[in-house]
Amino acid sequence: MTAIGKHSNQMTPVGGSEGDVSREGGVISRWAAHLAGQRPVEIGQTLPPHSPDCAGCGPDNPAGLHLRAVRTASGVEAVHCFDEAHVGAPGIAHGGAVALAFDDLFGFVLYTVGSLAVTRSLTVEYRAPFRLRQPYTFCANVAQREGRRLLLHAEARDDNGRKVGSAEATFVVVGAEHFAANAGQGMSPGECDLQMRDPRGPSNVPSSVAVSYVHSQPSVEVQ
Ligand SMILES: CCCCCCCCCCCC(=O)SCCNC(=O)CCNC(=O)[C@H](O)C(C)(C)COP(=O)(O)OP(=O)(O)OC[C@H]1O[C@@H](n2cnc3c(N)ncnc32)[C@H](O)[C@@H]1OP(=O)(O)O
Repeated sequence: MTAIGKHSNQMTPVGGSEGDVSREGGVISRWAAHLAGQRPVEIGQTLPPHSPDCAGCGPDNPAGLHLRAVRTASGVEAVHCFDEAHVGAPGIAHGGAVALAFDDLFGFVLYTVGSLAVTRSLTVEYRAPFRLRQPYTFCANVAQREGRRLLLHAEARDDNGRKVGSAEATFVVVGAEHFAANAGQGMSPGECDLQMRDPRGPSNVPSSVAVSYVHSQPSVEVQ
């Protein structure tokens, strides 16, 4: 297999064996090692999850997708079957779960970039339903880099090679301190009781919801 050199175009640092992760502090230090170029990644290598509890790829998250991504010559790839845990309309994967798959795959592209970054915007095009228990091949790569902005592209195809979905994202490069600053800052389980705080009651259903990634804790605007 070909090692991706530290100085090759868009193919810098990274690597680590699958499952080589610990909790928050370990995750951050592992990424720091990637950025220092101490762990080259090879084409064909299964990439380690972002964290054990990551909703996209963490093996310890019971509600997660459990994506497994592999380094390819042009970026990263993951073959995934959605199941009942992520159903929307009967028999079809929830659009949010599909967006999660794309966003997480973009997170894996960072292994080929050599920089930490976070999602600033994400656009998903749903060309056909993602059926449950059907394998879909997701591919993602860096389309362009402009300063701190990474413009990322991805698509998903079914077993017949038909394009079922595609996504574009802007990720913004951040330092490891971005993650260190937010680690452990959330509420503990049981502390956040939304039912107690929501005065609108169950009948007040919002007509649309826009998600903005402008601050470290995404804000949600109900319209
Ligand atoms: C250790 C664990 C590892 C973990 C490894 C990573 C795991 C990835 C997991 C999957 C991905 C995720 O879920 S990430 C989680 C979801 N995302 C987030 O929580 C991000 C929340 N947002 C933020 O924290 C912030 O908005 C940042 C960091 C993204 C940016 O804030 P900032 O640093 O103040 O930067 P800002 O000036 O606003 O923008 C930076 C540059 O980007 C440009 N820019 C901003 N928005 C856009 C846009 N939509 N399209 C084009 N360009 C844009 C600006 O013009 C500017 O360009 P110029 O003037 O520089 O030219």
